[in-house]
Amino acid sequence: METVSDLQTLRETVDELRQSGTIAMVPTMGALHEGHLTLVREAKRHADHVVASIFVNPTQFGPNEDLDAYPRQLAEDQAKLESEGTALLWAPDVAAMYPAGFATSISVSGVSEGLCGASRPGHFDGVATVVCKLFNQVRPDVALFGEKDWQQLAVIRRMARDLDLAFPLAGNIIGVPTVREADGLAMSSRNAYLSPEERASAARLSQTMREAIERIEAGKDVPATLGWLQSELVSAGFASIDYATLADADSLTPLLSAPTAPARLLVAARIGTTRLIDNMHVEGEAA
Ligand SMILES: Nc1ncnc2c1ncn2[C@@H]1O[C@H](COP(=O)(O)OP(=O)(O)OP(=O)(O)O)[C@@H](O)[C@H]1O
Ligand SMILES: CC(C)(CO)[C@@H](O)C(=O)[O-]
Ligand code: BAL
Repeated sequence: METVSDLQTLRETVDELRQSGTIAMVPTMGALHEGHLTLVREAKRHADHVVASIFVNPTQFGPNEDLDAYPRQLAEDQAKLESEGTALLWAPDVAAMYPAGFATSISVSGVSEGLCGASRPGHFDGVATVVCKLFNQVRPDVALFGEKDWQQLAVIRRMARDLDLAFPLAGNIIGVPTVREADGLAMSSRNAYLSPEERASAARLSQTMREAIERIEAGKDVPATLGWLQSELVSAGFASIDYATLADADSLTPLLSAPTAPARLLVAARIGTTRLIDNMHVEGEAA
């Protein structure tokens, strides 16, 4: 596997790869875990070559967020990608991605506005802009993203449709189900921030979400169930809840009563100083 960090070499190497088949892209911020490697394995099922990227994108972090603390472990990540058969790693530095004078931003309205968009102002502008650049740099046939970041996936799909981003293959932005630890915690690079005590409490996030979904699917009042979920999380040791929302799975419009179409329960909560997110499918009642 080759690692490249300048755009000219990237273009030349991708052009060579393209001569022998299709390309699937897996964008990441590194500190790779089994969730990322599942995206790579899935990518291989959709194209001949996998191009991964590692770029800790400063423009999607707020001023008081964890940009400096975010784990960076390029050598370990390279070994993991290589052992999964990745063809090429694109690992630009900040100056290569945002040369002096960079002045453009993509803002997706609607789906990016609530949930993480409300608690992390500007976050999805940063994500949309860098993902659009990554797509233009690599020009993949398909790209894969994790459902763990459900809202991010919705924002990227909206952007790709609205800007006519060209992908030759059908179903070209592929969502991959969340990979979890044995106790249900969604894998995330940020789990590395958790102390042993926090890690033990963090398991309650997905467990309590499952219990809340059972209640909603059994017909319990939605706002009361979301209130119950929040108080369970606080009792489990979560310091604050950014949101606990039942929403339409596609539009992400909040729902205050039992869904009639597939819905999503989405939660963002802080344990100590670490912000965790998770989301799960909620069955819609036949209307
Ligand atoms: N547990 C997971 N299961 C499936 N996909 C995942 C999982 N965790 C991350 N991904 C996906 O991997 C891609 C890269 O994500 P990223 O590098 O930000 O990792 P992360 O673990 O989500 O980190 P963070 O702690 O910043 O949320 C994204 O498409 C993301 O949705
Ligand atoms: C999609 C992404 C690589 C853009 O920086 C990032 O938000 C991530 O890792 O989920
Ligand atoms: N996995 C989403 C990237 C972020 O939290 O910034």
